[in-house]
Amino acid sequence: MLSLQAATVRFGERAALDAVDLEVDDHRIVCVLGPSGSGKSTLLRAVAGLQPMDGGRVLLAGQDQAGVPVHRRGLGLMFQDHQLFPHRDVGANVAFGLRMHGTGRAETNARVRELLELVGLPGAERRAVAALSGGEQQRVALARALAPRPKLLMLDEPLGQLDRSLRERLVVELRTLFQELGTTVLAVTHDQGEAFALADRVVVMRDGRIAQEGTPLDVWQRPASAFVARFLGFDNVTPATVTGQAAATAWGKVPVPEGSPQGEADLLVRPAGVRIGAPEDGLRCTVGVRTFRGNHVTVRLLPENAPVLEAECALRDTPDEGAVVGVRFDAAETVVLAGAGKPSGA
Ligand SMILES: Nc1ncnc2c1ncn2[C@@H]1O[C@H](COP(=O)(O)OP(=O)(O)OP(=O)(O)O)[C@@H](O)[C@H]1O
Repeated sequence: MLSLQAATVRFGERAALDAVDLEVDDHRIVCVLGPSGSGKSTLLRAVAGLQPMDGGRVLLAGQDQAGVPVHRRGLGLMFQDHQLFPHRDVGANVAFGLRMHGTGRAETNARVRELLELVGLPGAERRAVAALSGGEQQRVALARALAPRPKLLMLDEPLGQLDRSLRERLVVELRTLFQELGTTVLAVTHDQGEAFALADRVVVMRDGRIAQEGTPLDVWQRPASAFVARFLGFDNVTPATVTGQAAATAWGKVPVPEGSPQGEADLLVRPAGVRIGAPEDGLRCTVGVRTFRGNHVTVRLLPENAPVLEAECALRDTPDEGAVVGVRFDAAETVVLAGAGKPSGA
């Protein structure tokens, strides 16, 4: 459906998109995520034709889009800067793209009715946009983007301004809706929870390049680098020397899975792999702050001469703050990361 080939956009000396290659297959939901300034919006704008490129190509259904203006690319756009028209009612907003395509009145009305049902706002045609809640406005924006049956739907922070519980609900609804319609989607979001819940594939960006691409499960289980691991919120990352099934680290010897890359590398230990026991058993740590997370507790552990460790504990196994404990590691929860020789904070 969509193919980016060496797509490059420069602002002065800086490449906001640095020779990016990306394929989005039909009926796929791809989420691009990454820190602020990593080039996510630039990528979306380049695909839409809103941002001229300094190099490379964008192909849609095999057609090079060079010189094709935004309204002729057959895209549905739901961008932050494409807000609803506040002085028109819901129906007129949803009908906007259809009118632009010269669709007749009866067909437009039928399609608007169908779309409003689809997004869970049946019969809302005559309601004023200003009188809708944030979540309802988001649904209207989605209906408007979907109305002309776009080849590719592009979403920029689709649920950005909504509160967490509404976002969590809508993200499930969106995924179901896109799967039912067979829509191909390219979405950009800051929120990794949202990206992982919505996407078939996630693309993590860093400094205008793709740092990792894969299914949500792949990326979560096997981050490609210390950068991706930290971006996903894993803090237990440390330089290591791997020999066989053991890694020498500031936390002592940590077991690693069979077949792990050997030599100098960064090591990730998931909090679930940090096992707390008696003080004489393993790495001695003092228990720091504990954070309640619903079905488990995250505990900060302070070893004497090594970086802080984060552990995940069952509610009833949580040690007291200030207690001295011993820590062992579970090989199944450790990952030897690629990108050896780079500073682990990078
Ligand atoms: N019009 C512009 N002029 C100059 N520099 C720009 C312009 N647009 C983007 N940039 C720069 O390009 C880089 C990538 O920006 P972009 O907006 O694509 O990042 P992003 O990942 O979408 O960030 P955010 O999550 O904050 O929206 C940044 O360094 C940004 O400052």
